[in-house]
Amino acid sequence: MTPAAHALAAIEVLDEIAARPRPAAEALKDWGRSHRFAGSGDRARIASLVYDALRARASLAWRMGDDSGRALTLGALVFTRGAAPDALSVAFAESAHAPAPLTEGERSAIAGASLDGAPAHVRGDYPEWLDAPLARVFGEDRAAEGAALAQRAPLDLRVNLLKGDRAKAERALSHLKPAPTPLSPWGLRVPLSDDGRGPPVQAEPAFLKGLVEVQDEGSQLAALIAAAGPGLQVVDLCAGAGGKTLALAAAMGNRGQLYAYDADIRRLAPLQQRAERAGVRNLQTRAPKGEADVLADLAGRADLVLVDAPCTGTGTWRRNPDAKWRMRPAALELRNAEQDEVLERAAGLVKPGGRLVYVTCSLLAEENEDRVAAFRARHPEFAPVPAVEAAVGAGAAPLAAHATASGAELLLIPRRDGTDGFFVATLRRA
Ligand SMILES: C[S@@+](CC[C@H](N)C(=O)[O-])C[C@H]1O[C@@H](n2cnc3c(N)ncnc32)[C@H](O)[C@@H]1O
Repeated sequence: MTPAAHALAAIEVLDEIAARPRPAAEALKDWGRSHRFAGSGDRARIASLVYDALRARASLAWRMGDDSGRALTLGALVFTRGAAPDALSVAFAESAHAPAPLTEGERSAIAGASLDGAPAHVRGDYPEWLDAPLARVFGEDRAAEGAALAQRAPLDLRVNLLKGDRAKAERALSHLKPAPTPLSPWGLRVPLSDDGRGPPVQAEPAFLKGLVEVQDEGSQLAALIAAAGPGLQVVDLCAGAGGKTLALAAAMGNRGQLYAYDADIRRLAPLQQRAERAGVRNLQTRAPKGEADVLADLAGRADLVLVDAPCTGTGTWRRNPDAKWRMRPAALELRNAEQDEVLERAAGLVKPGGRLVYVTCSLLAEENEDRVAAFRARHPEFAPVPAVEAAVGAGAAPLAAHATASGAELLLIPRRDGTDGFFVATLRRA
């Protein structure tokens, strides 16, 4: 397929999502099924263009004066990728399967495009109803923070210390030109292609042998700050597929006991195989079993309970750009209830003197500081560990610079830190 044919396909997929709202990944899969001639490389290029358009949907629609799939695709090609309108028209005219060349109206929209006077939610590419929650956290910077969340996400790897060090992984992957991540001592960042696609790292021997895992630098730092050390009893209460579980395991050096639990047994399914690949030998997974409390034996015994809470994922919009447009206020309320519930469960597992580390990949205070404050009101036996102390305790003193204004928690912000957005609060039980 030609680049022009990729553009035509992106237009079709974007129009399809607008007509029948659903996750972009599903719409892309359906497109692939009904266009069998498209190879995996073509599908990846189409997906990359669709995601570029979705990340900046509001600002592209504003600049183009139109929110159709065609306008968004042209906008992404011109404003995100730097294509010249003339060159696009030529390429479209030369290809059999291509969008129509640019109209005069489109050319003049592009020539006169400006975000001057656009409201913050358009400049920041987020849903209008989130303007107040984001203003609460970022004030006048909310549009700039939103715009940073509308950039492409990098491809980060975490080096698994159970299998080697960062230098070894860098050598093994030298053909991909990885560079150490700025903040995480475990991280390598792999450059993307010009159109935003990453190399297939999951097919690399270094990945297959467990030397590296794919994990955003922010997620690595959230696990790092939890300071799971050798010999501890650690519970990862919302383990999911185990992204942070594996990082905790590496920090423990296979000494002590790590328990991974998730309310959804299906999410835990990949963990066993991932742990084997990573050489983890001190992990027990506990899945729900009907009414039974499968964590009852751990009550009051854990040195550390990590709560990587279910959240709206506003910090990961760079990776899930369509999720931000599908997010509704009711989802925030539901997540808040789940966060309170899982914190309650965690409280009962922490031993006196032990720590509860609460993490979200959200930037919203409703899911972050508010949940911690509500928890502390219910549980005065838990006291906050200041971010400086938590960072030093984790051997990551420079992270103290990322403390929130109160100094009580850490907040990683894509615009400043280049990571996904993450919030980390550490609480110690008296
Ligand atoms: C942010 S995700 C976890 C991601 C995972 N820790 C990682 O690093 O890859 C949150 C998880 O919490 C789980 N969850 C939701 N409610 C829960 C509850 N009450 N108890 C335990 N897990 C819960 C969800 O199934 C989901 O897998």
